[in-house]
Amino acid sequence: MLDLIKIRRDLHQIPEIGLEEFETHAYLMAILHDLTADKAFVDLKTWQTGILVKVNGAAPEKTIGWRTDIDGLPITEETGLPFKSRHDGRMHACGHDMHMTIALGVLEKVLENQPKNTLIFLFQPAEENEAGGMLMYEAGMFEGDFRPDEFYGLHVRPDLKVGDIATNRQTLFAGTCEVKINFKGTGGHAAFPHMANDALIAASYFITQVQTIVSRNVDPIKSAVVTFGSLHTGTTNNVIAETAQLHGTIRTLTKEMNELTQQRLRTIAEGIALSFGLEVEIQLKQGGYLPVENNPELANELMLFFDKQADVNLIEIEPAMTGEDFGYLLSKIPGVMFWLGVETPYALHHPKMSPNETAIAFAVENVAAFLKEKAG
Ligand SMILES: CC(=O)N[C@@H](CCC[C@H](N)C(=O)O)C(=O)O
Repeated sequence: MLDLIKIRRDLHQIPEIGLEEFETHAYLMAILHDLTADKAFVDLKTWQTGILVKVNGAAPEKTIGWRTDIDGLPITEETGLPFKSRHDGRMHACGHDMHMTIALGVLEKVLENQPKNTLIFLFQPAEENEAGGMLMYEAGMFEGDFRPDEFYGLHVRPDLKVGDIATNRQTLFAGTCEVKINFKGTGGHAAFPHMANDALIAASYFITQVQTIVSRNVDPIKSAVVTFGSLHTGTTNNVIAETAQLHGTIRTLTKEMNELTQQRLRTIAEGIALSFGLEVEIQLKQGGYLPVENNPELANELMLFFDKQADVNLIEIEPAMTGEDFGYLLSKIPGVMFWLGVETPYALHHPKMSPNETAIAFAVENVAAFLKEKAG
């Protein structure tokens, strides 16, 4: 039987950035080979660092997909855990180590007996940066008998308790758009500002003005988030900065609001550049981060199932402004995503985020029961 706590801790120590999950891939492959070695009804295929495991049903009428993501974040861990990240500047601060462990635990249970229907387990790279789910889809990895008819997945949530499962019958997560802005001016001596063109000042005005998109352009009943998580400019106190690079994200619940926010952001960046006489490059990339739209009928079914489980506290929840490239897969294949409570004081993407590991056994038990019922 798999030692899931050990697996989670092993995976926690080797977080890797999207599409570079080589150690994680090798670790997962070793376990998958052991788990499936004597199972003639299992097929395995890979795409870059991604893995698909197909558990062929004995008399299949449909194919059910379960998805986990496998990448980490560029964050330096501050949990102080004895099994903290061994990779400098990398951390599983979004709980994908928990997601992978749960998927392995569920797979182990599903393999106890060959199911009637087919199950596909997706171990997907690059959820945080390159929309690995979309890349795998576009590469044809879900074609033919690897195409699920229904797709399911979960995401850990720190502010919910272990035992909580939260979802809804509509939009669960926002659509996002990655934003890169590069102001280019003319550097110079701090003492001669009139002979330079300060990119740091332009970036500061931009950062202030861009806040008015949400407060003045977005219908307050609908909503949007504009967050810049990084700004790089300048070198020292007495040199005027020649360039400033900003990296941010837009989050909205609808395509229309995303387009409006993108267009206002572009206008503000171009306006600032014009008024200060600088050049500006603007990159807006939505890629695969479409809103996560739960299929109403399948969500209803899943919610009824979990509501009947003695140890599950089912919560019907409002959408959140988190993003997920599972939104892309759900735009192609109907399915449902839900939140799993992991009860920790620190938010996702916080360097001290440390999920409660008792959520692993709880999730394995309940997700396996759900998939087994679906697969027959
Ligand atoms: C659940 C979660 O935290 N997901 C990430 C997804 C990143 C999307 C994309 N790279 C972006 O920043 O827009 C999130 O930040 O919500």
